[in-house]
Amino acid sequence: MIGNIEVRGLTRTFHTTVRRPGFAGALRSLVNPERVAKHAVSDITFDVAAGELLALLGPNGAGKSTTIKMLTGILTPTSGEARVAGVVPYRERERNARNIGAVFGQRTQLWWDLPVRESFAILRDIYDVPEAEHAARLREFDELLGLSSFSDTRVRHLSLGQRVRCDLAAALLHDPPVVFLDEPTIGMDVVVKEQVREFLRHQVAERGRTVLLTTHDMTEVERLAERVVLVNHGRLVLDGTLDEIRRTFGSTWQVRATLADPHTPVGPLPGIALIRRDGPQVVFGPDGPAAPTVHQALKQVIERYEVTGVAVDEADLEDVMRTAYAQAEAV
Ligand SMILES: Nc1ncnc2c1ncn2[C@@H]1O[C@H](COP(=O)(O)OP(=O)(O)OP(=O)(O)O)[C@@H](O)[C@H]1O
Repeated sequence: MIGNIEVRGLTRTFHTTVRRPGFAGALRSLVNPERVAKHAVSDITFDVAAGELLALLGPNGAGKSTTIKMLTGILTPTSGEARVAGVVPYRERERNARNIGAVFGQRTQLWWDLPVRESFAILRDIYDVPEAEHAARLREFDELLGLSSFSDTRVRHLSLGQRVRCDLAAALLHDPPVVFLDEPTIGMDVVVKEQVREFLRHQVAERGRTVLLTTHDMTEVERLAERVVLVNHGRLVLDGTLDEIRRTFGSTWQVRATLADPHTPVGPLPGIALIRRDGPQVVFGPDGPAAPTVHQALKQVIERYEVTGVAVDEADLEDVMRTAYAQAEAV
């Protein structure tokens, strides 16, 4: 089965009633409720290839969770269409459930009063996973996530980091090709975060799973994603690789090099400006919209000049994203 995700013009509008202020207002609202439309997701189109990890990013309230809820079949779109591993999720919820795993960092999908091990056994029965397969997969997850030290603990007594690791294992026990992760590492300490990221990398690289991830943690994006889709106010603002996004919105890198011979003549390179020179110390920066990424620039400088040292400064991803949002607001 091919675990790709196709999203075409996906739209979800919520209608809510607003309460007018004061007692008279409340009475009026009761008799004649005022309905307002909230366009949580508006005409979003993107693809995730099988075996790709895509980060779906955006500020609070941008529409990320609403998008994931439509792709997991929890919500039906107002218009537009989506397919996950070939299935329309909100039309065939059960078929979709077999193809996907989902983790919502803020709440558990496990049975609160049961020990973890029993929750896993229930899931094995629900998804009809053969006993030997189930045991082998649990061993693999235990190795990567260290579950055995708390697998006899009731879910309600797990720490946040332990609980999310169990949720991740539970979501993948039936071996789904597609995984949705809504802020999976929120509130975790750095050690557990890194363990979860390593686990996700393994699931994508070794198991070929397709992952759609939402997070506010840019370190996580840099460590895990090659491509990101950015949404703001329900609309898709940007779809590209991290390199493309840096090039478009983060044109503030510098390459600082120390020349082996301080008398070497130095000039600009394609898309790269010479910003400053002080004896053997030279500083390059991006020149115009066709400037290369900092990594490509570094390569060009090293190939062109004999240097004894180099250092790079680049805009951190938080700044890059902030610029991207700000430019989207201005349109
Ligand atoms: N059931 C609902 N009824 C009315 N409005 C809703 C409902 N669910 C979401 N919204 C609104 O839709 C918008 C998008 O919400 P959503 O939860 O998808 O954002 P998000 O990008 O996941 O945000 P966050 O990063 O804070 O989790 C918000 O303005 C939210 O208030």
